[in-house]
Amino acid sequence: MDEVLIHTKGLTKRYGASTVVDSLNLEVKAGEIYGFLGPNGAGKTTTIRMLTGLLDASEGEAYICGFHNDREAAQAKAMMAYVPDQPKLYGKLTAKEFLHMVAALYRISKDIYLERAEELMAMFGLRERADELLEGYSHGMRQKVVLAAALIHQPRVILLDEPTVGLDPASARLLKDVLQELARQGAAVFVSTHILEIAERMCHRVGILKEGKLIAQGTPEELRKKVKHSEGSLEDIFLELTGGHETAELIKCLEEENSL
Ligand SMILES: Nc1ncnc2c1ncn2[C@@H]1O[C@H](COP(=O)(O)OP(=O)(O)OP(=O)(O)O)[C@@H](O)[C@H]1O
Repeated sequence: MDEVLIHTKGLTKRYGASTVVDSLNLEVKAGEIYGFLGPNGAGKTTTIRMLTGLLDASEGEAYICGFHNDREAAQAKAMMAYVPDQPKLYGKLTAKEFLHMVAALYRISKDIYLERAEELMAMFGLRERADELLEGYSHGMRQKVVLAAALIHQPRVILLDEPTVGLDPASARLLKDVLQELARQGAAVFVSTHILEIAERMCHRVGILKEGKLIAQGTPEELRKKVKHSEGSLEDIFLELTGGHETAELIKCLEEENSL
């Protein structure tokens, strides 16, 4: 599965005089879970929003499954799913209604989406409360609804912005399993996080972003080796990105059997 599904060339975003994403060259292949790791303000959200086409790049290009994300926006969008860090849901819809609405937006025929929605709700443990209004859902349950909705059109590229924030360990584990299964089926998964251990446990390959620049890239193991032999910025950034006590339980859960 060597097909490159996410490709950026010199992708750059400037706000006035400040460059918040700087000449990013990325390639993520089918079957790969790519961790986009960086401290707060490194430019992760900005990059993901440029990939989705929600934010215009100042310079450079991005391709999703070979489609230019701006010039061929409709084709690129049909191939991808985006899970933002602050998902917005319609509180007056039930989970089931929300999934059906998203499926209709992607023009999926009713018999297909009814079956897929059922499958996804079962997978994310949403079935029992599928007919309740979303305004009564907890943050973690909302995240699951957004994830289910993101997968309803069977995207080949999945972009997730800090998806483990607010999830309990069991839900984070479920997320990891789902992402692994999607990758196994040939999707490219791009997941941002500011916690090193989450990237290590979830991802096949990790890129480290600092002040808008990709400063290192490789498998978690390769990066650890690089840190040992590096002085300065990579080591500092590793220390900065290490999760504290509050994430320890979640990280432990991600480590259990089937780990990468
Ligand atoms: N609309 C904007 N105008 C000016 N600066 C912005 C704007 N949006 C983002 N920035 C700046 O761009 C930089 C990168 O922000 P971004 O949200 O992409 O970082 P991040 O890595 O996702 O951080 P976090 O982990 O905190 O979500 C930050 O310094 C931010 O203040």
